[in-house]
Amino acid sequence: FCQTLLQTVVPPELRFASLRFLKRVLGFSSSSSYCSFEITEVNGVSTNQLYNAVQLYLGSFLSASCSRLSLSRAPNCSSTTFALSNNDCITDVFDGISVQWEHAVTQSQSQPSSRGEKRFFTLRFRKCDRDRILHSYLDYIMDKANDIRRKNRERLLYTNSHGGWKPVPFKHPSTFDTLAMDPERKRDIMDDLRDFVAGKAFYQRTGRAWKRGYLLYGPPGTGKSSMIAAMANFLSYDIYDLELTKVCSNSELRELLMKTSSKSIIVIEDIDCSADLPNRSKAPQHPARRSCSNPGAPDAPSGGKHRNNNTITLSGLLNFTDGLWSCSGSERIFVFTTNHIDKLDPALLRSGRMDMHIYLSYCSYPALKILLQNYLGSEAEDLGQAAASELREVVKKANMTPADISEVLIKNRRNKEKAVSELLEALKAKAERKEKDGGLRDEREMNGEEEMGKRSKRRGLCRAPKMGATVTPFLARKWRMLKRSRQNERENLNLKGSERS
Ligand SMILES: Nc1ncnc2c1ncn2[C@@H]1O[C@H](COP(=O)(O)OP(=O)(O)OP(=O)(O)O)[C@@H](O)[C@H]1O
Ligand SMILES: [Mg+2]
Repeated sequence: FCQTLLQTVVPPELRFASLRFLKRVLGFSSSSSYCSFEITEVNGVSTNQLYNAVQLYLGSFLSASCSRLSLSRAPNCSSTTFALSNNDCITDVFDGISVQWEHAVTQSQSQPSSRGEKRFFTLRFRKCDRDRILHSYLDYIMDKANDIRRKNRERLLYTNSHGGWKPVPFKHPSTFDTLAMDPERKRDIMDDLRDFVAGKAFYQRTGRAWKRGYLLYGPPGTGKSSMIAAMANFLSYDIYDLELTKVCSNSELRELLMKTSSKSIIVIEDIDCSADLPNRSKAPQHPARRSCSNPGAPDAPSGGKHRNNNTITLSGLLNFTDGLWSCSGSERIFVFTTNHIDKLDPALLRSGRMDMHIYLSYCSYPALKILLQNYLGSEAEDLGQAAASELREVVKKANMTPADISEVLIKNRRNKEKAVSELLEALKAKAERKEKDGGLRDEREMNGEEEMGKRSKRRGLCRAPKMGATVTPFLARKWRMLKRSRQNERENLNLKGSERS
């Protein structure tokens, strides 16, 4: 009590001077069982990183009820940071060890910092805990401070070009709250992400690289890209959006990977058509030949004049996600998205590469309720019992994507009744069309659909999707032909361009 009284009543200058006096005159031995260390704001002429880290760390758990706090906000930061105000102290417990922190400001000629003040923290703890404090505790503080800085600064989205990454601010508003999908499935995914982030020791103990792969697949407009944004916002991770068509070779792919930072999500969207990588169980293995948009890239094909074709091989991509290269940094998440999982090579999908397969399907009733909440601000039940039960019935049969449903709702967001009636109309029309198509669907399609269902079960992909909706192989074939013709057009244009040059 008297120590605290002393600290609050006697200003630190007087306290420190009297302590120095006692030590000098009375030979006041520091044989006490405590020791204390000073962490000054500036050492020599450079800023002391540890001082800033301690300030951030202590500020993270200073409750707002603390007697006096100093608040600050750095540029490009979205949140306010608390810090111990001058001459205040706080106790922290680490690994069962209680330590005391004090922040002091004294006048000093030697300090080149502004206004001749010397700012420093004093860390006081029992001598017997010295090793654990000086090593693990201070390392822990540095890690926590880096985490706080990362969470506070805005997210960045990197895109690859000419073998490097270009960052732009990433402000996608999608979160797991706004993502319309089965709540139980959503919880599984969030738990899996939390386990990954907290899994440093686990990955070390099991000898696995600290990385995790997620494959998001399903029809267009079901939320794959929105989920990536939700993951980044949930984890406060930056995103590296890898456009494979701009990568000229495996070694460039490897270099790009080495340039990514930890605590980030590396994304390859629409992987089935962003790299012409054959599914070996279906086609002979051949290196993908694609026009490369930057023939001047490092290790572009030899022989002086650059042929415009370069290759990324499937093994290059496999190594990218799970080979030795992928361990060049830790705490990375890989996310692939595709509308056609059946086009991907099984080696790309195996555990250790794509550990979790997430099927994003047509809108279910639980997902529809989230969309109604997002766009109309009301629960389905608030729209009337009859409307709610009609919506519940028809949404199962309609196979409508959340993107399509969002369109109907966003158009009528100021008029709930109109929004619900238009939505019911659209769902019923879709269900009828599907019913009619279903009758005309030829045998092949039915078998194809069953085959796709069987394969997904055989490969242990995510649990059979609750909505039970599938992309009819007929539509998938149409979509594939459309994507391939677009791809060929692009290649022809590129080839013509290179012949001209
Ligand atoms: N599950 C969802 N929850 C909330 N909004 C969604 C969902 N799915 C789609 N949307 C809405 O539809 C739009 C398109 O979604 P998104 O880009 O995530 O689809 P996608 O699955 O990535 O499509 P594609 O396969 O064509 O890339 C988004 O702007 C989003 O607002
Ligand atoms: Mg997308």
